[in-house]
Formats: sequence, structure tokens, C-alpha cells
Amino acid sequence: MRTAYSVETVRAAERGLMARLPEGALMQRAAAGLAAACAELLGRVYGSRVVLLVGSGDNGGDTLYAGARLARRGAGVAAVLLSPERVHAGGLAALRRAGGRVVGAGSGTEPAAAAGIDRVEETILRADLVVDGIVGIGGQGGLRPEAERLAGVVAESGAPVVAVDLPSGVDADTGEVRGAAVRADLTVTFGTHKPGLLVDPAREYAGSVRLVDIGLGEVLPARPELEALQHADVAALLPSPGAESDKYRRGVVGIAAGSARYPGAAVLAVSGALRGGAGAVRYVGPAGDAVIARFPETLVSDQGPHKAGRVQAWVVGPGAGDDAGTVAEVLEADVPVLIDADGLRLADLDVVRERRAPTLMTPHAGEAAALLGVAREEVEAARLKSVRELAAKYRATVLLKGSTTLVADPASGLVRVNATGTSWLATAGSGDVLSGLAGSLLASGLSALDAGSAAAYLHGLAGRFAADGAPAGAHDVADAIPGAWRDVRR
Ligand SMILES: NC(=O)C1=CN([C@@H]2O[C@H](COP(=O)(O)OP(=O)(O)OC[C@H]3O[C@@H](n4cnc5c(N)ncnc54)[C@H](OP(=O)(O)O)[C@@H]3O)[C@@H](O)[C@H]2O)[C@@H](O)CC1
Ligand SMILES: [K+]
Repeated sequence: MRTAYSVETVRAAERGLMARLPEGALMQRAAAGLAAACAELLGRVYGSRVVLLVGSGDNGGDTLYAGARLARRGAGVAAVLLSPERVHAGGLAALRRAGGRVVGAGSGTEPAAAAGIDRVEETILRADLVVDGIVGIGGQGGLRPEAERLAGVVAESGAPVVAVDLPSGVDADTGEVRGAAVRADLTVTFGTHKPGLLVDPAREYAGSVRLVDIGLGEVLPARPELEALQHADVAALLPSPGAESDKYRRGVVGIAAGSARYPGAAVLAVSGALRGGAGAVRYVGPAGDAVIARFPETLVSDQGPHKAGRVQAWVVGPGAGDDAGTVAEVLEADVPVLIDADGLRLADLDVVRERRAPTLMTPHAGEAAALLGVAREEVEAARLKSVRELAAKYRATVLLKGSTTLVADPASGLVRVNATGTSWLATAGSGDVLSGLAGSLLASGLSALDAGSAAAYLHGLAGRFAADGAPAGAHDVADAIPGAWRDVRR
């Protein structure tokens, strides 16, 4: 499991840890990990040109101490100080002792302000590596103008960028990027991941992320604010039939989807459900012929959901068109229900709120925006906040689809982020496959949080396998689910 903790939690943990350690010990651990990552990226440290962008806080301190380590190994290290009067004094002294220099205005020993500006640009443009220590977890909002200007020069230089703890300008807790921010190739983060490193849009700014252990793990609380399942976690969740299992014990999933206009949605939802571990898939709706033609193992009924027979979980909504009656009937069932696509528009949301059995809602950003009464761009800019708000508002587990799919649990407030997604999954019908897959996992007994997050994980992996660098259709993704399942189990 990969976990992320909020700034408040990190700060509290750090206070506890610092009280037990000699002063500066944590910063030295951070700087050592940072310098090692920079050295690895450089390949050859001796003779390389490293530029440090140094802000006024401890993030700048980490950067200066790491710079000192690189200078001792023979790198030419130049520090650009954004607030020379408030720079981390110990870090700067260490850098100078190691032979590092300060460039730009206000350094005291360097050329005057006007000339200094050019020196800074020249230096950055010649750099082999830029280290972004402008701001870390103490940051508020996007970069300030001077930092933004420097970030522009860095982008122009094309030099690889290592961000210290976080790319400066992104929000550590939310993953929001409300102004200018540094784009990094690698982010070296300390003690724990921060939520912003795992959630878009900030995740995209971070590049690859490396976690440096500074001993924080032992003082962090057991429950993180955000977690990301890995292969082993998903493997532990997936159902496996025992010797005694029959189709009812393995779970029957009901799919109420498709319409005369959109029969394909029914076929795709069933294709996902058949690969999700349930013992049987029942289909209810007007696309029975199309479903049977493609998947003869489906139990098809043209009666409504009430008359469909035993079902342990329902999926309602994909391609449902305007069939509000079926959605209402499914919501009356006292079993877990997954609501997707048209179902999200057709459902009586007061009924959803009052349901006793679990509900899993699976909107994309546009559907989530409609449910929250905000613009789609706002959901995309603030994915974590949006998914939490939806879960609280509808007292349902909510899976917000997208480049980083999020699943929020209404009771605990825990959010899971899925890391297996690929942009190849942004293809018509891919959401229908996901609904069927998640519904099938619900029917086999997983909680809504586990079913949603395990389904997102398998679906993302299947998308990668199906695409393998080329476009793939939603049915290819469904066909690749068994391979993803085996890969996770291996
Ligand atoms: N604590 C620990 O044990 C350990 C902490 N560690 C490290 O410390 C970091 C946290 O350090 P921190 O608390 O000093 O805050 P930090 O992120 O450096 O920035 C604060 C300064 O930035 C400024 N500023 C704010 N917003 C800005 C913006 N948008 N654009 C530009 N500037 C902005 C703001 O200035 P002001 O508003 O006062 O003008 C303030 O002075 C953490 O991320 C990790 O790297 C590691 O060593 C491991 C041990
Ligand atoms: K930073």
C-alpha cells in the first residue's frame, strides 16, 4: 500500500520525531536522500553544473545541504536565493564551505542587482540539473512572480528538474495547481507521500516520485488521508472460489443497462461483469438479444429488476437513456447498487441518500460537476475535494473517473487513488466495462470501497495490457481483464 498524509499530520509527526533527535537530524537525512537522487540522475557528479533554486523556508535548507554534498563530490553548485535576507543560514554556510557559490541579486559578494539578474538566467540555461527548493509543504498558492519567472527560465533551459519534497506551486494536500508551478522530472519527497503527489493535476507536475525514509513512518498515525493500492493489496481483496462455491455463493450480479438506442452499453457492462468474479451475470433490459448473442452465459430477463430473481448486487445506468423507472426499481433493492452514467442523472438522489445497503456512484468529471452544481473544470481542478464532497453529500461511496481515479468512502473519509490508469482508457464504452467489473466484485462480497478501487486497478491494468502502445477499444479492455487479474495474483 502506498499512503499519503496531509501537511498537518506530517507536521505533527515531525514535531514528535524531532523532539527525540539531535537538532537538524531530519534535515540531514532529507538532504542525504536528495543528494543521492540528484547524483543518480546526473550520472557523473564531478564537473557537473547544478543550480539550486532556494526559497526562504526549510525546503530551501534541505536544498542547500544537498547542494553542499554535491559540491563536495566535485559538482559546480550555484544557488539562486529568492529571499537572501531569510535564507536558511546553516544550509548556506554549509554550501559555501563546500565550495558552492551564490549567484544573482542580493548575494552580497556577487555583482549588483541589475547585472545579477542576467547571471542567474545564464547560469540556469547552462545547468545540467536544477533543484527546486523554492517552497515545500509551507507553500500557499501558486508561485510568486519572481519564482514564476525563474521557473520559466528553467523550462526554457530544458535541464532536468528535481523537486524537493514537492514541485513548488502545487498544493500538497489537494493536488490543486491554482497558479504557476514548477514542472519536475523527479520529486524527492521526505517521510511520506503527500496527497498532491498522487492526485492530478499536481501529480503531473511531480514527474516520477521517490520517497526518502527519514524515520517518520514510526510516528505517523495508522490511518492515512489517501492510499493507493498496489498489486499485493488488490490480490488480497480479489475473491477466489472455494471448493464449496456455487454460483450463488460466488454472487450474482444484475446488470440493468442499455436501451434500444444504446444496446452496446449493456454488452460492455456484461463483458466487465463476467470478468469480475461473480458466479453469474443477470441482464435485465431491452438489449437481451445483443447480450446473448455475444455472451451466451448471461441469464437474460425482459421483466423488470424486481422479477429478475436473486441478485447480490446491481449495476444500473450505462446506456439507460431515459428509463427512470428501472433506476428507481433497482434503488429499492436492499443489496449494494452501483449507479453509473445515465443512472446518475435519472436517480432520485434523496432515495440514494436514504438507502441502507451500500451505494457506489461512478461519475466522470462532467457527471460529478452536474451532481455538485459546479463547472466541469472545477471538478478537474479539485478532484480530491470534489470526490469527498460527493461522498458526503450522497452518503455513498463515490468513484470519480479520470487520469487519477479516486474512490471516496463516506463513513471513514478515506480516499483511494488509482495509479494504474492510462490515457488509452479514455475511449467510448470503457466506463461501462468498469461498471460491470465493479458490480461483479460487489456481488462477490467486497465493500463498495474495495470493489470500486480493485475494479479501477484491474481496469487500468487491463487498459495498459490491451493498448500496449496502440489504441484499443472498450471490448479489448474487457478481454484483457483476466490477464490483469492473473498479473495481480502472480
Ligand atoms: N519539519 C521537518 O522536520 C522537516 C522539513 N523538511 C523540509 O521542510 C519543508 C517545510 O519547510 P517550511 O515549513 O519552512 O516551509 P517551506 O515549504 O520551506 O516554505 C515556507 C516559505 O515559503 C514561502 N512561500 C509560501 N508560499 C510561497 C509561494 N507560493 N511562492 C514562493 N514562496 C512561498 C513563505 O514565505 P513567506 O510567506 O513567509 O514570505 C515561507 O517562508 C518541507 O517541505 C521539507 O522540504 C525536511 O527537512 C524534513 C524535515
Ligand atoms: K520544492
